[in-house]
Amino acid sequence: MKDILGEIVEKKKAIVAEAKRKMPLAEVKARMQPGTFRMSKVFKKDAWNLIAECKLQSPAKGRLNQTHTVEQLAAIYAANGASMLSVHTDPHFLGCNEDFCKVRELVELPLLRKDFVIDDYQLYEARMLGADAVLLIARILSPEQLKEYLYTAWSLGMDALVEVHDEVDMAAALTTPAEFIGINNRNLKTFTTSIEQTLQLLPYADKERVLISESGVLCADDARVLREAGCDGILVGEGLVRAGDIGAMTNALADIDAGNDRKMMA
Ligand SMILES: O=C(O)c1ccccc1NCC(=O)[C@H](O)[C@H](O)COP(=O)(O)O
Repeated sequence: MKDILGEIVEKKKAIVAEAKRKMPLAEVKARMQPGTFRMSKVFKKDAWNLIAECKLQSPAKGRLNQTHTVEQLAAIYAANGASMLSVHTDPHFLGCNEDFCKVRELVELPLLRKDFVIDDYQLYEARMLGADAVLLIARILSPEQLKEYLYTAWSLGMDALVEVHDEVDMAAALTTPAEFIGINNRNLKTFTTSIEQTLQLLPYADKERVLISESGVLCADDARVLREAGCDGILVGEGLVRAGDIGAMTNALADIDAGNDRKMMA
């Protein structure tokens, strides 16, 4: 079985080395403004939150969307109720820093810089690009790095979404004071997704944290199941970028609680 994550991390080391060569950390820091924790301001525990992802390509499935640019996707998500956007900057997803900056110019919503953080340089770089939050993947970091990078992100005024894939990752995440925990539904061996993964891991989670289910959420029914199980939000890429009507799908995934409100009012 191909170790896609391992390959991505290996290439990332070279990408970070090249980025450091082109722009040393001191220069990145000089170009950076402190962030204002915009993710924490928007995301509230027990409310429903949609992080809509600008994802043109998946390493597992290839090209997902040929009809929209990252900016077009961002504009549709922002106009249709997403709480926050996730923008890939890794080339395996056809992401790049330039696209991230274009989206930053375009929308007011908090932005997650979606990348594979393996070096604290990337945290400063994320803030320089205007990110409000970074992804910290427990599987590719030691427990010490996870804590250190979380505190560094906070020191820069950014939030961090700590991503877990199994009980071991969850235990590591819970040794940190992470406010946001993302449970990824992607099996890292087969790269298939199932929201069952979130349902199985939720009992191991700390219910005081903001819990976000990531990957493989394909329709409003999936989102409703996750909401009823106790999730506070979802992160969705493929389910949105492959939808026939991306705006309508964004609305449907963002508005999961509306049905309950209507039921309560009836
Ligand atoms: O998406 C992939 O194929 C993938 C392969 C290897 C490592 C990570 C991968 N995805 C990263 C992501 O975080 C997803 O883009 C995100 O959770 C959204 O998933 P989905 O809604 O299933 O597109």
